[in-house]
Amino acid sequence: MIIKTTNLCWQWPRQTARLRFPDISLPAGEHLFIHGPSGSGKTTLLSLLSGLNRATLGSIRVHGQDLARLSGSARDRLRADRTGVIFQQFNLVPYLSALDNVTLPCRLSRHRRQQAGDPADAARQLMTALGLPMETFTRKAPELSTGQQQRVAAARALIGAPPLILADEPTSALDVVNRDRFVALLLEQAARTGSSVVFVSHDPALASHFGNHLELLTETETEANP
Ligand SMILES: Nc1ncnc2c1ncn2[C@@H]1O[C@H](COP(=O)(O)OP(=O)(O)OP(=O)(O)O)[C@@H](O)[C@H]1O
Repeated sequence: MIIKTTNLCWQWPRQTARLRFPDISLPAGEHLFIHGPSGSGKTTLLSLLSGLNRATLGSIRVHGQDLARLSGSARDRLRADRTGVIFQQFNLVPYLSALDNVTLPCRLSRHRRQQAGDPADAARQLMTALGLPMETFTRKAPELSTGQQQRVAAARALIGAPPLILADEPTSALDVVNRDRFVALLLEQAARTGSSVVFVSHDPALASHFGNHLELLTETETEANP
């Protein structure tokens, strides 16, 4: 299993309500679609799976590692080496070119660099496969369209073939055609490297692309149905 969680809970500081998450068992190479209304805890769950936050209660194993037993820096290392993250707002570095944004994980992780071979070549291949025109490679991130920034963010997550990709609503700014095309391209590239994709969205129309589904309830509903 690439992800195994049991009785996972999270409580934000100074909040009384506790988010409880359904158990996840995701075999390596399979994909998971997480959906639920605004505030149901989708982004919070991704922060636990990526190791950014440590669960308040419950057990969480990612890449075969018990995240509760790892220090913050060990979780950071595990994420840098083995997990690609696509953020809702993309989080591209504005003063770097598109290409340098894509190769960034290879500078932060020796493991990703080794997996990528030549990072610049790997970046160009991924960017081309994701439909980015060559003239965009040298442009700074703010000089790209939203759809292009999203593809750069996807290429950055995919470089060095991490076994797990976590994507937080990366299609929310796109029209329906581009949204479906992006999901198809992302899954196609993930299939080439055998990576699992965990994809968060409030849009159930995307569910059919994914083999596994997890529905989060609103906070109140979650509290009412332990
Ligand atoms: N930094 C924070 N401090 C305190 N509470 C937070 C924080 N971030 C999120 N929350 C609360 O945790 C709950 C879950 O938020 P989260 O962002 O995970 O939901 P979501 O399902 O991703 O929502 P959306 O679809 O709107 O992005 C919400 O009630 C939110 O107000």
